[in-house]
Amino acid sequence: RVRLRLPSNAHSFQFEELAKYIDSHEEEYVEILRDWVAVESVSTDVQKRPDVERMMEMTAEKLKNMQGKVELVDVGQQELPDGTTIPLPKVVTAQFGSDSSKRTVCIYGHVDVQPASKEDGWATEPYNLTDLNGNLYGRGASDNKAPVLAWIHTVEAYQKLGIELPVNVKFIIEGMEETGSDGLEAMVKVQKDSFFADVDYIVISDCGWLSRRPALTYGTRGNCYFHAAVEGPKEDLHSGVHGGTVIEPMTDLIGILNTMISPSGQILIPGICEAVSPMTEKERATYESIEFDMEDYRQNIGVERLMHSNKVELLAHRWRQPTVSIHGIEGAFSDPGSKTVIPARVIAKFSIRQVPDMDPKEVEKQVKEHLEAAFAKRGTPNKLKVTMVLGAKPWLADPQHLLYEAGKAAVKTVFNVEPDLVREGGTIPIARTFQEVVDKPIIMLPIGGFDDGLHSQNEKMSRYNYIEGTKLFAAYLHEVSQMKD
Ligand SMILES: C[C@H](N)C(=O)N[C@@H](Cc1c[nH]cn1)C(=O)O
Ligand SMILES: [Zn+2]
Ligand SMILES: [Zn+2]
Repeated sequence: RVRLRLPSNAHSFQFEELAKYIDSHEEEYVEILRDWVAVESVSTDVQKRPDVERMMEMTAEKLKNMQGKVELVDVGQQELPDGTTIPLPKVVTAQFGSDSSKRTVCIYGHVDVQPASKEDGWATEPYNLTDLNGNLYGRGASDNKAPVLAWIHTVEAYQKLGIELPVNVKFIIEGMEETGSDGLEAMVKVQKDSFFADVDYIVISDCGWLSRRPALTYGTRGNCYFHAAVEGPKEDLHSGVHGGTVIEPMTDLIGILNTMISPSGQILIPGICEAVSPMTEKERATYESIEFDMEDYRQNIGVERLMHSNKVELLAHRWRQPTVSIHGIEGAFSDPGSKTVIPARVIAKFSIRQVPDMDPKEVEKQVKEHLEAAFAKRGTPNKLKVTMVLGAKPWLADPQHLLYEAGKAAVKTVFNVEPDLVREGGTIPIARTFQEVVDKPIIMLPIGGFDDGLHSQNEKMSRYNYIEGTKLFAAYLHEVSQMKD
């Protein structure tokens, strides 16, 4: 692989030295990623909360060792389904430089992860970073530990080389992103006129490229996450002894879930699709111009056929259409082998990705009304309770903003190509809050590969993306300092 392509103005911002420094510290960067991946900082599992806390402390420690002005901010309590509360993981903030003649860039990231276990089908131990053929496999490697480290290493490289940071850099790193950033929205509101007062731009690197070409991201989908509980008999029943005497909660639940979406992926809940903003001709033209190999994508995710055979339709459905996903059923028998039980209480977990102009409050109402009506039609004596546990809005930026021009220049410097301008199908719950509360321009500058397997088995970060991504960030800080607005 070609590591170092010097930009025309390399010497004006000492890119060469920074790139060399980053290259020569690759093994050190891999080792710290190994230490971070080893922490099972699963935010969706309250049993793992001590690990998330430890992860926040390790993050703060790393930033303190670099002489940052670091705080571990208490963001309150989390209410659990049984009504009890536990402390939310602290949020780490840090500041490097406070020169009022410079711009201030705030980097957001998260160090919590999705659950993972070898039994899910991982080829390696998920919390033991495994270095194979240039890829670093481990839960959280790409989402979002390596990108957070890449930003930290960027600041460190400037410091160690004695090169003045071209902008002031702030960090805001959380440990609850994967459950919807609990506590962070309130903290951002509280710190709007303190921590965020001098922030000019927000940069988020918590997504991936669309293909092998680097990308800049200008939109994310939001997410409304639901629990639908159906309750019947007081305890689980023997299906031979009692089958035929009771209306089973699981049958009711599957029945109503099946009314939400057609086999071809069309959402059947009235009002949802009607709210979606129509695609403009300009958008269509942008999607048409994106280089995207559908066959490569199909093979990578291992399906026989994609939902659409047309590139524009496929990208549009992934980025700017809502989708329903059913994630699991609590209380259902899911172990290997066969068990002949009628579960007494089952809770479906499903989510609906949000796009402009959907409104989570409306979606909550539409989903509840639809499921309750479908349930009523069944004439069942069982009880249904639908709860929306997260309502994260989508985020959309103006890709014409100078931040994106700076991104293009930095990508050109490091990779010598033009980046794709893309949207992200996933959700970064705090992005919209930053937009509305902090009210400063945001860019998403991903370094993850298109095939990193986020939330999946065998998640990885390639050494190439980790190291070149660090150089990209180093170049980006310079480009932001040079923007003429
Ligand atoms: C894109 C980001 N790296 C991510 O994975 N975000 C999660 C956040 C979320 C949404 N609902 C609950 N958590 C995601 O998109 O699933
Ligand atoms: Zn993430
Ligand atoms: Zn994630």
